[in-house]
Amino acid sequence: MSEAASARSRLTADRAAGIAPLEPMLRAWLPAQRWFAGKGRAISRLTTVSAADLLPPGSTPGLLHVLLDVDGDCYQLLLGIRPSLPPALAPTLIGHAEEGPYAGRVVYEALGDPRLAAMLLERLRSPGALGPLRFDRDPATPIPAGLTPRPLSGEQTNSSLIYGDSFILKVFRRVGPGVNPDLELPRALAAAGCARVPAPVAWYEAEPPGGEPLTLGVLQPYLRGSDDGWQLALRRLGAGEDFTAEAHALGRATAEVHSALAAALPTVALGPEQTARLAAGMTARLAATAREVAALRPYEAGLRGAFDALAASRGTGVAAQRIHGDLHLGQTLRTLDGSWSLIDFEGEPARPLADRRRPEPAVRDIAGILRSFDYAARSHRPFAPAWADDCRAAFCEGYARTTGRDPREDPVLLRAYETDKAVYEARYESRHRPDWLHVPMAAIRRLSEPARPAHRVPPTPPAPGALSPHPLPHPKPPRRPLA
Ligand SMILES: Nc1ncnc2c1ncn2[C@@H]1O[C@H](COP(=O)(O)OP(=O)(O)O)[C@@H](O)[C@H]1O
Ligand SMILES: O=P(O)(O)O[C@H]1O[C@H](CO)[C@@H](O[C@H]2O[C@H](CO)[C@@H](O)[C@H](O)[C@H]2O)[C@H](O)[C@H]1O
Repeated sequence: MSEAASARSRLTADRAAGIAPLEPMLRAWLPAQRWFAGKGRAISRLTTVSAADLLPPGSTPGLLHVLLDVDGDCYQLLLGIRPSLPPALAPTLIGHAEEGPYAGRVVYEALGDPRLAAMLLERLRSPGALGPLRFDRDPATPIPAGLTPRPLSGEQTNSSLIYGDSFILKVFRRVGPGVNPDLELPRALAAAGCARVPAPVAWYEAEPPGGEPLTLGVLQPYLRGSDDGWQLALRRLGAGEDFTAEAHALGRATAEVHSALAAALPTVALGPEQTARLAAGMTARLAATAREVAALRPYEAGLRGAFDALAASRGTGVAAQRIHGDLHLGQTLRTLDGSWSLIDFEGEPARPLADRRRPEPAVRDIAGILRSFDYAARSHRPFAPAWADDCRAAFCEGYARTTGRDPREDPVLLRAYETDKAVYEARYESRHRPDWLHVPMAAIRRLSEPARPAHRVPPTPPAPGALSPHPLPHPKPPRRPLA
């Protein structure tokens, strides 16, 4: 680190102490933020973990990087500091400091200030350490100076900024020790030559002395003009148009990503005991969700059937690998050339990072997309069940075309994962969007009924040069009725 950078860096106990007078205003501001996981509960403990100036002392505005411990969860904040706030920045206000080193100044959300957002990109362009933070980048990808930032609008788990329609920076909000899969997996895929995922070009982390780094932000190419798969599906539905060609192509793209992940990162064969443990985990999640979401309780016993069937079905085990972990149509982008890309490999935001980094059956992602077609069809008036069924079939056929293996050939596994996903969604909707709870509840009702026999899926011949997502010997399960 240069002397100047060293002088600027201020991750020290006294800097963190300087933040202490701001803690009451942060305590009041946090619960209103979409990305704050502790909504609905009073904050009982809030302490500053670290604080660092990202700009030289005395800069106006100032840019402060802060990690906060809020009831055991660590959050990343970027605070702007100014003597007063121009009217255009009024919506970014957090509060007025009355004591401490920032007394008399306004504290605000820095990502909403184009000047400070531009400074953050500058930092990412210059790799190196700054206090507790470490900035890194892929030397092969140029990042031009002076790109104009704009915040991404809309409901999100994290906060994203688009720079000059060329790059998008995701600033993770709830962070934990260990590399975030949203950095780890796209880097592994890029190294393996898989072009289905935008490759990280720069990133920054916190490096606690002697501890594992925490991933704080990732910059990647912005796929300009691309269509979000969820919005695209809704538009097609609204116009009464078919979506099966896209669903088929998305099945192929998902299979390609799974195959590349299986080839690049460790895979494991889950034996019968581990599969039973997997089913037990799903059962426990169901029980916990039923305690929280009253509407789920009448269906709990019926839903458990899917997990019991999974635990009982495995003489031979299940192949597991690194996967996306929270795949749904909103995590897919159809680019201008008509091909599909997958984004947001963070996994389910509420799960501990170590769990999200564990290999799992690829069918978990498949179930996520299949649920998404149901979501889309149920957002439409009138409900369009045939549209969803056709898309679900086309997606599975596309997947099979690439891998030679149709996910519907393993109905017990698929049903268990669909059920687990619907349970997750019931909790997600009851916490974040209660008006949407009826969508997963419709699936919950269906999945709580005993599995019905359905048509046998004809085996799909793989396309020439097909990839396998399962490099492990993947035993054929006994034939069972479809979920
Ligand atoms: N590389 C990209 N190119 C274009 N748009 C993107 C890209 N990455 C993300 N987006 C857009 O940003 C939105 C939020 O990104 P996402 O990774 O899902 O963030 P979060 O973790 O906050 O949910 C996506 O729904 C998509 O519309
Ligand atoms: O995008 P995130 O990683 O924040 O994912 C969370 O939010 C999603 C909603 O934005 C939620 O997805 C659910 O709603 C979608 C429609 O809005 C639907 O397409 C998905 O199938 C459904 O699961 C996701 O579950 C949650 O983790």
